[in-house]
Amino acid sequence: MTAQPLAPFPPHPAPGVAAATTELSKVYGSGDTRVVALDRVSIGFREGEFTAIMGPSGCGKSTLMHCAAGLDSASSGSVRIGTTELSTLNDRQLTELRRDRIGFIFQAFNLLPTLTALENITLPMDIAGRRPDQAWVQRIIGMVGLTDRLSHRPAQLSGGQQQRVAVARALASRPAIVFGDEPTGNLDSRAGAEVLGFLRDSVRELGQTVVMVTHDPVAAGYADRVVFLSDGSLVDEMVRPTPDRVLDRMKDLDTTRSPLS
Ligand SMILES: Nc1ncnc2c1ncn2[C@@H]1O[C@H](COP(=O)(O)OP(=O)(O)OP(=O)(O)O)[C@@H](O)[C@H]1O
Repeated sequence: MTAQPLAPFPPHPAPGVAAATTELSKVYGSGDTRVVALDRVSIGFREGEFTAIMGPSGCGKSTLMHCAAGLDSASSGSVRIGTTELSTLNDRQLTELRRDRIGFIFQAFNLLPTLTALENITLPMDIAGRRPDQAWVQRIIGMVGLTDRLSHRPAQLSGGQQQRVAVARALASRPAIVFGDEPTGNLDSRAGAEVLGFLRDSVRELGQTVVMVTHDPVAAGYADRVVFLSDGSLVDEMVRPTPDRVLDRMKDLDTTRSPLS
């Protein structure tokens, strides 16, 4: 077992850390319906690293991603993107931060059906009134193999190609961090492997920071590091994961969970 104890994350911005949570808790509901989805989670996502978040169903993976990406608010504790503390931002500033500094890839590709692949890729920058860096955008498009599909609309593309458009869209504005929520959940294994390969290339070749929630040990095997959640707490991490080792660790987590949780 190569899992290592988790180092406590420093309370102040650390160099080389793209995003971090400190003592992040998230509670939904109250009284009988109260659910502690996250319980004092402190974690840093280093720049240029590909991290997978895993754990049994309901353990808080999506909640962690949504809070870390500013899509949901913390009940207590803090979240930073770079040196920006999200709780200091008003709604407009938070929207701008998500648009300008974070890339998102969801299980459903979330492309606009009336726009071409190229228009979908540059849409966030168009909305922001930013001129795309053409050389960079072309490099991303070449990396994900979409050069001859740019004028196609989503309905004219396969699922794998649509997710490649979503990957290019997430990377095109050079965000500080890309968050993926089950990005291969709707793809067959070959298309999924391609998308995961592109995400890994974006980390290796472009220095991108990627954080991905997944149920799939094979997908997690593409990451540099896997962090494991159980019942809202961070319980372990694994560096240089392999699918077999991740699967073994997940079996442990599934069997050690309380039947009531
Ligand atoms: N909006 C909400 N209101 C109430 N409870 C919620 C809400 N969102 C999530 N929860 C609860 O918080 C806990 C964590 O949910 P979350 O979706 O983060 O888990 P997950 O690990 O991503 O699950 P899965 O792998 O099944 O997608 C669960 O018990 C869930 O029921």
